[in-house]
Amino acid sequence: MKHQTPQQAGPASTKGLHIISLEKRFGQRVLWSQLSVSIRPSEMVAITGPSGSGKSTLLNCIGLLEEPSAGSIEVDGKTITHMGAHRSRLFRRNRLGYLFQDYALIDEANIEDNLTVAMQATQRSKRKHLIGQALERVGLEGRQKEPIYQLSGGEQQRVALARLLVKKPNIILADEPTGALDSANAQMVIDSLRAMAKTGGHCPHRHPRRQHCTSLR
Ligand SMILES: Nc1ncnc2c1ncn2[C@@H]1O[C@H](COP(=O)(O)OP(=O)(O)OP(=O)(O)O)[C@@H](O)[C@H]1O
Repeated sequence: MKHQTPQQAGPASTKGLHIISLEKRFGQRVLWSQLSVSIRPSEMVAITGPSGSGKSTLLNCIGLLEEPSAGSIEVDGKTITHMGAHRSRLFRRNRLGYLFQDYALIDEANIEDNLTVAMQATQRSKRKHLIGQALERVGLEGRQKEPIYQLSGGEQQRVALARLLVKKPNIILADEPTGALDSANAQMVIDSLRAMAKTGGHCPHRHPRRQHCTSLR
């Protein structure tokens, strides 16, 4: 396994997301080991590698959806690995945003309700306006009341992007975020991720049009 660090892994006390000597095993199989990467605020980093090399698993470890076998991950100087269920849940809710292949939307609920779920920290009186703005940004203006199950795959992906726009998480994890989209919409997603990274946050994701690259194998 080889990897490049966008910025060489520095002292873990600095701002940003620091992956330090991370290892993941499934039984005897070592997926990757001694993986160290530092992502500074506003950076957007692409993780590349062959099928099965562990890209999604790495994103899951950063997203606290699974535990690494060794090593640690720090955000702004604080260790987030092995935090326990309650603190992991708070971290996921308050700091992380996901853009994953299955969109993770509530099928039976409408677009507005799906976005509202991500806005617990936003004043109620501001929610409708922010939702309108986000839907305009992703080309779904005026469609607040449509249920998710009626939308195409690409439209659902854009709702997932709008959910990030209203949540404004510190860290966005994107797993093949443009897989279901045509080239114009794929560009819109990448531009939006870039803009979000620029205005605050770190963004490790899987996409070939990258600013920086971390390669697994
Ligand atoms: N819970 C698990 N138990 C055992 N093996 C697993 C588990 N989760 C993932 N793996 C294995 O780890 C390897 C890496 O999977 P992962 O999905 O991270 O790869 P990937 O690089 O994202 O692949 P792709 O590009 O094909 O999506 C795969 O061989 C997969 O079968």
